[in-house]
Amino acid sequence: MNNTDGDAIVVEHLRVVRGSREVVPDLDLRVPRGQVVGLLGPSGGGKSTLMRAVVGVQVVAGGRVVVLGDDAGSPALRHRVGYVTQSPSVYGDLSVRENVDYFRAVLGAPADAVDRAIAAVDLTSHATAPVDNLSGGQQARTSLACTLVGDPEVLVLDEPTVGLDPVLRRELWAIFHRLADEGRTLFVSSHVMDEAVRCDRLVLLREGRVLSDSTLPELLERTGAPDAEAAFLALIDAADAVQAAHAAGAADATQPEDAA
Ligand SMILES: Nc1ncnc2c1ncn2[C@@H]1O[C@H](COP(=O)(O)OP(=O)(O)OP(=O)(O)O)[C@@H](O)[C@H]1O
Repeated sequence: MNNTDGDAIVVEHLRVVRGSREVVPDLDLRVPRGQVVGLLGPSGGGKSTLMRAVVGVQVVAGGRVVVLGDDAGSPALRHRVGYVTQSPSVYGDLSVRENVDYFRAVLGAPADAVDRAIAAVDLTSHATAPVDNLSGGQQARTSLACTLVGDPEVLVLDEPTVGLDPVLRRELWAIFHRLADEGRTLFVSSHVMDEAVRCDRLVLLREGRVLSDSTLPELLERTGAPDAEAAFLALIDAADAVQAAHAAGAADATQPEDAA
């Protein structure tokens, strides 16, 4: 597989089985460098599974995931890819600075990276506060700072705005774009469809399949829908109609044999 310069993440024929279910049957995707790419879709659609595959912590049954030219999860990517899981993985009894410094030590980053990471998420004025005393949005930003301290080129953020009010969500998306302006690639999942307007590109995922991968204006033009949610529903209806037509065709094709 050739990983072109323009793509930070290349997924080809990814297949994932979790438990006894095939949750990603055969997925292809490219995430361009330096953009904020949203991964949107309903709960259980496979967003976290795909993100886990991108950071190399998901057992895959087939296909390949290449990040910055290396296979996902390879040691060469350890410092180049940052991953923030759904639940903030920070220590509540430690301050913001202590948390970020802990991750700095784990990642082997230089000492001055701590204040830079805290400033990048606008938490300088709260640096000495224990994380337990912070709001949900500030805790989410602390989690992000703990990842940023390693200066990753690719950030994989699993539902970073879940549970946050619209103002805090807007603030976080502004930070994401600032990070992308520095040349980083952000792959951000959400099941809040109105966050589509905040993404440079959006990937709509349902039942482990990519229903759409485009900019929002392209998506709206293609579907004729007024917003991302309506577009998504239109794509689901179209996919269901195709599936029903295939099922009906298959039933017709087997009719003579069944009758025999
Ligand atoms: N540990 C697990 N064992 C077995 N199946 C799992 C496991 N975790 C998730 N799944 C299944 O894999 C599928 C995809 O789940 P995934 O968590 O990737 O979806 P998601 O789009 O991230 O959902 P959400 O928005 O609710 O986080 C679902 O059908 C889910 O039930």
